Amino acid sequence: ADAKSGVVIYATGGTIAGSSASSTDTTDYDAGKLGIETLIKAVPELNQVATVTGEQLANMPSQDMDQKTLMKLSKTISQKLEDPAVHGVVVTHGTDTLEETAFFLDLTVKSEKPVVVVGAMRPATAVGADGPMNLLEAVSLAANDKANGRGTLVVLNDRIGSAFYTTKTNSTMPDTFRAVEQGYLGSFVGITPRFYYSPATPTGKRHFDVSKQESLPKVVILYSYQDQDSALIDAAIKDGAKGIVIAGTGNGSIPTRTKETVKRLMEQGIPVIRSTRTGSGFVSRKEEGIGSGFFNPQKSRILLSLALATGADMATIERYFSAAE
Ligand SMILES: NC(=O)C[C@H](N)C(=O)O
Repeated sequence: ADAKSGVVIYATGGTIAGSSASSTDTTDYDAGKLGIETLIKAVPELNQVATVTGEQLANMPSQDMDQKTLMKLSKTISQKLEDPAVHGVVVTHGTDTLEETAFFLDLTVKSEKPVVVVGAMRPATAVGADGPMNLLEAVSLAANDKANGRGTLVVLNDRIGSAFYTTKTNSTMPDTFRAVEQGYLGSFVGITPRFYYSPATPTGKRHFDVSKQESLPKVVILYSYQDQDSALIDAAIKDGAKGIVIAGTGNGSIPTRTKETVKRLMEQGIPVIRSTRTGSGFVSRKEEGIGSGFFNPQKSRILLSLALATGADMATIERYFSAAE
């Protein structure tokens, strides 16, 4: 890393900015309390790896992240990366929905420069807080040429993941971010990123231009289980949903009694994506609706919303989810 490389940190809150009166509190603290200046001041080593500036874009626990803030973040980053003095950007974010924001940025920011999304599992006030090291590693990564051309990256727990595949797999532990099948792209040795492979693009990854977009169509996620019926699917449509994602059982299966409804919605031009509640794997099953491919329910929602926003028809949406080139 070159200490002269410009890295801009956009802070949005989360546990990395979390604080509690007790140093042993790692579960009931307030996320999104500390400002970006406090986070930067806590890690003077940042100046050894980059020329860092910070901007407070939001300050919230990530369960409150919304499409308005996402759009603002994406547009701000796209613009900022055009500045030749900026080598890369870092986004500090709560971990609960970090994968959604990271995936959104991966699909909407078109740049070879690194975009690194980082969080923490322990608040800044905790014994063994992971935030300061995670932030230092994220900035070191954003300042490094080897991070170029890899899309949006996720950093936590000394590891580098691809935003396209990485998901939160554990509710409380620091080693929660994984791509169960696809693995990591690299890790940190000290604070230096070490990649396992040269840059690659995930199969089927597409860019969505949201620069002229004001908002995104509403897509809801419904969880499948024994005894599920169509009541909430119908309610979602009544409530204004333009698309539905079902967190299906296994390989995207849904109860037989819901299939007529799914078929009707598809015929009306309302896409229904069948994903899986299992946490990993491909949904291939050919039945009513569209199989989500490798996308989990929350990533499917982001992808479907972007597809609808950019006017994709049903066949195009099917292609987006098929993971085809
Ligand atoms: N570890 C965390 O960041 C969790 C927190 N609830 C958040 O997502 O903002």
